[in-house]
Amino acid sequence: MGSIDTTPRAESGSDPISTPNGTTANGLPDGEGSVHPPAADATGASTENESLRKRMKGSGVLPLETGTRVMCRWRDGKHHPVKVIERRKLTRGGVNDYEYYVHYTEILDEWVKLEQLDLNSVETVVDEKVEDKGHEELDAASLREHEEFTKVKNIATIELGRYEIETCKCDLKHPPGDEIYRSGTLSMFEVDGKKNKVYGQNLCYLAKLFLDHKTLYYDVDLFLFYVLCECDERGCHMVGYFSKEKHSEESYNLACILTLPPYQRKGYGKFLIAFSYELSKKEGKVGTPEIPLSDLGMLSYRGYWTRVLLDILKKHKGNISIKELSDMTAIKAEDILSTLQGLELIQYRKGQHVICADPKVLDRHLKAAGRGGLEVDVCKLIWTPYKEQN
Ligand SMILES: CC(=O)SCCNC(=O)CCNC(=O)[C@H](O)C(C)(C)COP(=O)(O)OP(=O)(O)OC[C@H]1O[C@@H](n2cnc3c(N)ncnc32)[C@H](O)[C@@H]1OP(=O)(O)O
Repeated sequence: MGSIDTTPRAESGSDPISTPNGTTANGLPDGEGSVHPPAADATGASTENESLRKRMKGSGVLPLETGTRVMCRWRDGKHHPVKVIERRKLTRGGVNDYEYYVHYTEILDEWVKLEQLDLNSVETVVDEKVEDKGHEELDAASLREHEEFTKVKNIATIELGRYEIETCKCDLKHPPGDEIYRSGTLSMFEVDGKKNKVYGQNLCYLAKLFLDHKTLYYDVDLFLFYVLCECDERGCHMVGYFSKEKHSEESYNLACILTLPPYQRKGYGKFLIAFSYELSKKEGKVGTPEIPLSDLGMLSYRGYWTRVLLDILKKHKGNISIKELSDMTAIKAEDILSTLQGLELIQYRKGQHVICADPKVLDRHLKAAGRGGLEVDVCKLIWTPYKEQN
């Protein structure tokens, strides 16, 4: 695959304007605030800007107006053409000390310090024109209003454990709910979608990014979210979650499950599934995951059902019915039947299903089903089923 050139290109209209009388648009004589920005490195530009700032204060150029076009030093150390979208005053600054929210052509918009801006390149012609052709259907007033609300990205990054992801940020130390399980560095929080609507919706959006076949629910009031976290001195960092309807007609005990990609294949999916069945046991109900399952979801569930059922069959002496297995595990009878049928452990004799559990065959299947992963220590689960809270 060829490499992609992501270096932003200068727009034709972004060169500094030179006026006929030999001064640049920033009011400095041509040559002093020269037409083309000096190819200064990061440090050089900063020192130069500092002295320029001092010289230009009197000329009224600072603070820069919104709409001003100027060259801005990005984190690659290069200068790129930007337009000032917004400015905000520095709390401890002087009268003209602002930082600026700038719009790049090919990079994400961001707040920048004055030192990053090359004041030699300032165009003071403030662009009031409506430029966005995609919004032609909007009238100028509503477009201005739309731009006003959407122009500044208020959240720059989100931090999940060791990962920092641009565009959003969460400063909560833990999910906004009750910690219902803690074992070592792992904690599980129960978040009520009704009490924490935005948080619940954001979890759904996050899961949707990794799931094609699920419908996105906006009405999160009806759901509880079980958020699994790895905890350290800096807080509890989500590794995955599952959602669950507060009341399910279809006896679903899990609506949607997600392990965040950096944490997948570490056993958290198995843990979340096991946890959902422990909740069902506490409720005294059988449960099943909402269908359809994704391929990875099906793999994880098949593995869980196989291990749980075959472990019981291995230890159990005498006959056991599917109903008994269901009562012991909270796994719905249909799922037990399909799992055992898939493993060819069910025979139909004299009008009824019979489980044929040869120990050697069970061992072979158990081996193939893989590791059990992280165990849910039920003694550490402190939880009251939802209905009992009303
Ligand atoms: C009801 C529903 O919500 S269905 C939708 C399920 N969710 C999704 O598909 C969202 C995207 N996927 C995910 O979030 C995850 O892959 C999950 C939740 C399905 C599984 O989470 P994980 O934390 O990776 O599961 P875990 O580490 O416990 O592994 C479960 C088992 O599934 C299988 N598995 C999981 N991922 C893979 C993979 N990429 N390739 C092959 N097998 C896999 C393996 O058998 C694995 O066990 P093993 O590691 O011992 O071999």
